[in-house]
Amino acid sequence: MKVNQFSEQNLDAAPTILVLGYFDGLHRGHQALFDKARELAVEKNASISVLTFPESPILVFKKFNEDLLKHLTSPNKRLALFEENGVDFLYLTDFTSHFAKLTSHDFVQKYVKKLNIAAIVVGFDYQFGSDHGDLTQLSDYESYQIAQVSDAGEKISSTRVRQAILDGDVSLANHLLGYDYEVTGLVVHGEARGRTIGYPTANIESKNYQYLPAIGVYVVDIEVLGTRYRGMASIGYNDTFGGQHQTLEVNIFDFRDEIYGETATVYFLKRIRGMIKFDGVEGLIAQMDSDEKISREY
Ligand SMILES: Cc1cc2nc3c(=O)[nH]c(=O)nc-3n(C[C@H](O)[C@H](O)[C@H](O)COP(=O)(O)O)c2cc1C
Ligand SMILES: Nc1ncnc2c1ncn2[C@@H]1O[C@H](COP(=O)(O)OP(=O)(O)O)[C@@H](O)[C@H]1O
Repeated sequence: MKVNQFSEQNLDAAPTILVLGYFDGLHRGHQALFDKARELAVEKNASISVLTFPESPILVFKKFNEDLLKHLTSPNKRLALFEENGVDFLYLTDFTSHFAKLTSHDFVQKYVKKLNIAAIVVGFDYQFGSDHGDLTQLSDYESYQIAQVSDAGEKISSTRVRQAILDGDVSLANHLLGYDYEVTGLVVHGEARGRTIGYPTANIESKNYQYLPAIGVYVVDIEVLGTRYRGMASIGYNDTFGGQHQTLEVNIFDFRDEIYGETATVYFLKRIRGMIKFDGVEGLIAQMDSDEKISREY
């Protein structure tokens, strides 16, 4: 997959299927668009292109808060998902006030027409430009609007996935995504207490503006130094020890190494329980023994 800013000198000249949208998380609803794009690409012997934005268009419309910078994926995972879904050319353009003011006609002239379009694929709720044009704006092109994908009678959406994660229901999030929700970060120093209670934990700090699941304990896999291990994670304030900062920490099974400064990816598989404030360290250790058993058996 080639990744480029959308500008005339960067555009591939061969026939292409253009897929339009923001695609936070590339969940199963989004994947349906790419299923159609791949089918068309074979039929028409065309490549697949996506025109999308690095950040959420909502940033341009709403008063700022940090959550508006958050994504369901790290930037690398986002690229990997586009690639897995068959995208050959990813074109990025910043969603700005100027971009938001383009009419559907302007958008077609300045973007769509610059590509050698074999067909266009959009989602059921896609709207073009400031005049909210619909697919009829693309009547010069063969275009497809993909119906919404539902699960348990409800639309699959990035908002629904986000809510499942914030509720700690990572099983539901994974089911809607079609892959395991993951958070990538650096292994940093904590209080160096873990090793003294027999459960060293790699403290993971994400730099990627990702959503963390609700406070609690989870069965996870963790990828570090090129290998994927089973483990158990805690997200919370280490209440038993009066912690002041929220941390994401993983005890990695059958592992013994110093990994500070390494980049690690945590895959959330299942929620085990909420955080408990124990009266002493013995209670915490007994609870972690039980968490370990559950996590190994999962
Ligand atoms: C699987 C797991 C479950 C945990 N559960 C709790 C808990 O219920 N209550 C709590 O106060 N801390 C809990 N912790 C966090 C520990 O207090 C923390 O890992 C320990 O204090 C080590 O901290 P450190 O990495 O800063 O040295 C848990 C950690 C793990 C890995
Ligand atoms: N099985 C393991 N799981 C997690 N970290 C481990 C493991 N074995 C060794 N380590 C190392 O020990 C560190 C965690 O030890 P800990 O005493 O909890 O210190 P800290 O508070 O700095 O996280 C990890 O960052 C990692 O470098």
